[in-house]
Amino acid sequence: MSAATDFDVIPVHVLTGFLGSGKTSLLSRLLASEAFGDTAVLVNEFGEVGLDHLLLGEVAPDTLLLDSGCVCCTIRGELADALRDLFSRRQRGELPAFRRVVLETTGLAEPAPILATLAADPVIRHHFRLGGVVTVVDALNALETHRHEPVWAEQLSAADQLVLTKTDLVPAARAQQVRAQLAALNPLAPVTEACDDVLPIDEILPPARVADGRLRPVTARKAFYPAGASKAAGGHRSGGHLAETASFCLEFDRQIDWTAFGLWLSLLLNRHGRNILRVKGLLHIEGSATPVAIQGVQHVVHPPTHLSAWPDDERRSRLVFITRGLDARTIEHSCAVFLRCLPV
Ligand SMILES: Nc1nc2c(ncn2[C@@H]2O[C@H](COP(=O)(O)OP(=O)(O)OP(=O)(O)O)[C@@H](O)[C@H]2O)c(=O)[nH]1
Repeated sequence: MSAATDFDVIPVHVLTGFLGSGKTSLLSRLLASEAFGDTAVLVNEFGEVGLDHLLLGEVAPDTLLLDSGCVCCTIRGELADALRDLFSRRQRGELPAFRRVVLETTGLAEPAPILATLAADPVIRHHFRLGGVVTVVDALNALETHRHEPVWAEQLSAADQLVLTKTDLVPAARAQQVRAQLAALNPLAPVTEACDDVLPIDEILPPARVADGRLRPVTARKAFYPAGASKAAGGHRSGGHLAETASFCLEFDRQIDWTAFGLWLSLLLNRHGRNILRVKGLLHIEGSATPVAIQGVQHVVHPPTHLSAWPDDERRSRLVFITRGLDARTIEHSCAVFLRCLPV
């Protein structure tokens, strides 16, 4: 039996969740487990320069980065092309005979158009099916994000499975409040906790869900929308889904003073956290041979991670921002002044 016919149709699992909620962290843990071998990974980042595929490199060296843009709107065609291409390369033996695909969406993506893309293309429909939608929810930012980002409710309502992250960063009462909110918004989706030492992989991707061999129709999904958060509020159809959202990358040739940088980033997020939806980067720190990965989500700076090696040939620091209503020049100028390492 050829590799292609060993199993009829390949499940595509859509991993979504708002910016910085913990999708890549969850995916790294899943991919590191033996049960998750044979997985092809597609990553879509809303950013001028993608970093997730570099950060995932150790566990998934073949990760394919979809072009910059949002997979639910601007690059839907590219998703279809990428899946068709994956399948043909697998058929030709250029890729291992993967048994599932995980698509990590941008944190700004609406799931419904992605599911529609999977359902609409006849070639994709023939070879792939929807394995399920896993939505990652950040306990630290959930309540605030719900208030300000209509796409959050869309991601939540599309979920077959919810994964709650960052419960280690909030008081138990707050985590309980978020769980109650999730139960109200999507009572059908079970919730698992990412902070548990052992990740319940079978709950996140239950085998039963991938057993029927057919693409489940998108229309069969029941959506739950909280009062006042209609689908139209997402703005996608009116073209406003990414309105005022910008992404840019600051790059530095010279090495960075860690103390000055840390202070600058904390002050910046403190002052503009509402408008800085996400910041992440790889930094070449003075006196360090390997890079430091930094992560900021709205007002919060997460602890930096010292990587064991540079993930590519570049040795420059790269800092990717996703902002709303805040232009690149303001941030670039403030950084230049603070670090005294860019022309002012
Ligand atoms: N304390 C804590 N930190 C977490 C948890 N999950 C994720 N993080 C941190 O949150 C930050 C963002 O995590 P990512 O996995 O990059 O989030 P993401 O959803 O992939 O981000 P985007 O792709 O930019 O939308 C990182 O610094 C993670 O280490 C968690 O459960 N607890």
